Amino acid sequence: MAGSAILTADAMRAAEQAVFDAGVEPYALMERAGTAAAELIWRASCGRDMLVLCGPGNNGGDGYVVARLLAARGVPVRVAAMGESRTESGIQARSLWTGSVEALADARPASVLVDALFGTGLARGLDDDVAGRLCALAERATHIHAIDLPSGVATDSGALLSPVPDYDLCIALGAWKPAHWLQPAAGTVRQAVLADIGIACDDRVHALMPPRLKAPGADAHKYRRGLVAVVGGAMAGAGRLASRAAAVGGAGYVRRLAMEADHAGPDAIVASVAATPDRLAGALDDRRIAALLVGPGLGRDDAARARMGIALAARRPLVLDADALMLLDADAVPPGSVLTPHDGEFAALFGDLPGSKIDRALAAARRCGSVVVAKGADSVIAAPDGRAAVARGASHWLSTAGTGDVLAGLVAGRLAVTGDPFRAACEAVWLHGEAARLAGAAFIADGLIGCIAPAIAGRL
Ligand SMILES: NC(=O)C1=CN([C@@H]2O[C@H](COP(=O)(O)OP(=O)(O)OC[C@H]3O[C@@H](n4cnc5c(N)ncnc54)[C@H](OP(=O)(O)O)[C@@H]3O)[C@@H](O)[C@H]2O)[C@@H](O)CC1
Ligand SMILES: [K+]
Repeated sequence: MAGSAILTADAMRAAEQAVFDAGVEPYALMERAGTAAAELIWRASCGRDMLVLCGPGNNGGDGYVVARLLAARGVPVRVAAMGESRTESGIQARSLWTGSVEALADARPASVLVDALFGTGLARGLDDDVAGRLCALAERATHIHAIDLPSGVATDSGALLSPVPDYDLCIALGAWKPAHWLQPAAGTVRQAVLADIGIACDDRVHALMPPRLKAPGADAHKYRRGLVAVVGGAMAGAGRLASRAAAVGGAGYVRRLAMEADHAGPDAIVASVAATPDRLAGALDDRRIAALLVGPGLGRDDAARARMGIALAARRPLVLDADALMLLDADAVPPGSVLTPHDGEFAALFGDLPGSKIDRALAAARRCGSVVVAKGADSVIAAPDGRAAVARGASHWLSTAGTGDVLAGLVAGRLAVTGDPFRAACEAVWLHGEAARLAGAAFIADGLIGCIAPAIAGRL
C-alpha cells in the first residue's frame, strides 16, 4: 500500500487544474482549503488571540478564509497583509473578511501566529524586512502554524531560501510537498498534517508507510524464509552487525563469510572463513542464497575489490553498501540490486546530480536499474520505474557508527523474505527508524538490533 502522495509545485498546480476542469470553481477549492486549515488550527489554539499573516497570492487567500471562519467561532483574530491580494480567489477571500487589515510591518504580536504569506508559489527568498518581521512575530507567539508550507522554504527541494522560524504545526493542503519531507525544511516543523481538499494525486512518489508484515507460515523452514549471505572484509565487526540485523530482520538463515576465524556473535549465525577467492566463490555458488550483502567492513584495497568482483559474479540478488559503493562504477551495478548510500557515497557513485534529493535518487535508480536508498535524516527509497518513498523524522541518535551496517543487514533480511527489492528497502528503512525510536536515547548499533524484534512485532 502506497502512502500519501508527495507532489512538486508544478504537479500540485496540475492536480488543482484537473479539479477546476472537472467543474469545481477555483474559489470553492480555496474555501475547502481554508475550512480544513481553520478546523485544525481551532483544535490546536484553544481560543487564544491570533494573528494571521496574509501574502499576495492564494496562500494569503487561504489565510483570509481561516481568519473569517475562526472569527465566526469567536476567536479574537487580527489580519496583517503584505499589500493587496493579486489572485482572483485571493481577492474574493479578502473581500469576505470584514475585519481590518494591518500592515505587516506594523502588526502587533499575538499568542497564535498563522503564516499564510507564501505557499507553493514562492519564487525566491523573502525580502529581509519580511523574513525579519515573520521571525520576530514568531518569537513572541506561543503557537506558530503554517498554511501549506513555512514561508521561505523551497517547495520542491526543501531548501531554506531565507530565515525560517520553527513551527508547531504545518497544514499541507491537498497533498504533501517535498519540503514537508526533505531536510532542512522538514526540520522547521514539529508536526505536519495533511488536509484532504478533494484532489486526486499520482502517488508514485509518496510518504513511507508503516509496513504490513507477516509471521512465518506453518510451512516455513529456514531456506524458505530466506538465506542471506554476508561477504565479510577487513573490519569484521561491520559484517557481524549486518548479519545480526539480517537474522533478526526475518531471514531464516544467515551465513557470514569472514576473512579470518572469529567466534564473536550469536551462534545462530553461521560464520565460515572464506578468505581466498576460491573459497569465497565456492561459498557463493549456492542458488538458495536469496540475498547477498557486500560492503559493510569490506575495505577498499585490492583484496576488497576482488571480493566484491566475486560477489557480483555470483549473480544473486545483491545489497550493496558502504565500501562496495566506493569501489563500484555506477554502470557496473547489476540491475535489480539495492544500494544504500549516504550522501558521500551517493556523490562518489553518481556525481553531482541536479534537483531535489528525490529527483537525484530517482535519476540514480534509473541509471543503474536498481533500488537506491539515499539515506540520511530524510531517506528516499527510489525504484527504477519511478516509484519513490520518503521517510522523515529519523532519530538523530542514529548518527553513530554501525547503524548503516544494521540498515544494510535489514535490507538483505527483508529482501530474502520478500524477494522484492523496493518493498524490502521500504520495510527495512521503516523498521530501522522504528527500532531507533524504541531504542530511545544514546543507543549504539548493537542496542539498535535489539529493538528490531519489537519493531517487527508492532507490524504483524
Ligand atoms: N490554486 C488554487 O486555487 C489553490 C491554491 N491553494 C493555496 O495557494 C497556494 C499557492 O498559491 P499561489 O500560486 O498564488 O502562490 P503563493 O505561494 O500564494 O505566492 C505567490 C505570490 O507571491 C509572490 N511571491 C513569490 N515569492 C515572493 C517573495 N519571495 N516575496 C514577495 N512576493 C513573492 C508571487 O508574485 P511574483 O512576485 O513571483 O510575481 C505571487 O504573487 C498554495 O500553497 C495553497 O496555500 C489552496 O487554496 C487550494 C486552492
Ligand atoms: K505559508
